[in-house]
Amino acid sequence: MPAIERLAAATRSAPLWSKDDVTVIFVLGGPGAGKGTQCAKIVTDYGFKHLSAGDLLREEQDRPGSEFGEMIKSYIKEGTIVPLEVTIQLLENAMQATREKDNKSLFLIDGFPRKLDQAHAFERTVVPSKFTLFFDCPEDVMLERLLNRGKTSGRADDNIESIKKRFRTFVETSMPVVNEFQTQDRVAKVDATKGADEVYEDVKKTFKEWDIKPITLKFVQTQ
Ligand SMILES: Nc1ncnc2c1ncn2[C@@H]1O[C@H](COP(=O)(O)OP(=O)(O)OP(=O)(O)O)[C@@H](O)[C@H]1O
Ligand SMILES: O=c1ccn([C@@H]2O[C@H](COP(=O)(O)O)[C@@H](O)[C@H]2O)c(=O)[nH]1
Ligand SMILES: [Mg+2]
Repeated sequence: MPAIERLAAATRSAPLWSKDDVTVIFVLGGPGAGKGTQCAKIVTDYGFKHLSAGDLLREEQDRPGSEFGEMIKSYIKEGTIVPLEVTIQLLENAMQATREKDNKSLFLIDGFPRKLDQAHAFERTVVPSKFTLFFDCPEDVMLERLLNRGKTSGRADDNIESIKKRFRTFVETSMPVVNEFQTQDRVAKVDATKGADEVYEDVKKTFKEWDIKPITLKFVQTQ
């Protein structure tokens, strides 16, 4: 992932895609709020491509020869935000690849933007988002979920020390993003404390309000 690609992108005078061509929904919420769980459900019913910024960073971290691997590892363990150039380039590359391979134009971008500079840079150089789906969940509930997930996830940040740091980053750095989008009436807040299926019912209501329609399966009779 040459840094030169991002330098070129940063000087774009307009986003790569318009909102008419590409629909992006940002999915935010504290660590363990259930973003990935809900995105998996949305993909099935609405045909979005799910891109998790955290997953893309972990892949890049583990990619042999990555010049960013050690840096990403340290940011993730400390629960801090990797410099925007790296994350946005990974997202843009994944979106380009999806459009070329599957001809898809609907993207759920999970766990991003986590910082105001990322939000501004992505919307200026890649594509403005349609809205942000925000999963609202108190820390005690998220803590229990993450410690439980940590028994099997193998994630280097599902331990109490990293979790506390991630909570702090969320409050201090990521909530300002939600608050800024809120002032632009571009946030749909969903209560994430209920069971996963109940939360999803609220997600479906929200999608209806934002005029996002489920995919319809066509059954072709063969006889
Ligand atoms: N509504 C829910 N009720 C109970 N458990 C849930 C719910 N949603 C998700 N979980 C569980 O909580 C854990 C965290 O969920 P998930 O991975 O979806 O969260 P996340 O927001 O993507 O977290 P992270 O920010 O760390 O990526 C998982 O073990 C998941 O199975
Ligand atoms: O835009 C982003 C998104 C994520 N990170 C780092 O990754 C970890 C894990 O993210 P999850 O969404 O929980 O999988 C996060 O704590 C950050 O350290 C990032 O830097 N930038
Ligand atoms: Mg997740």
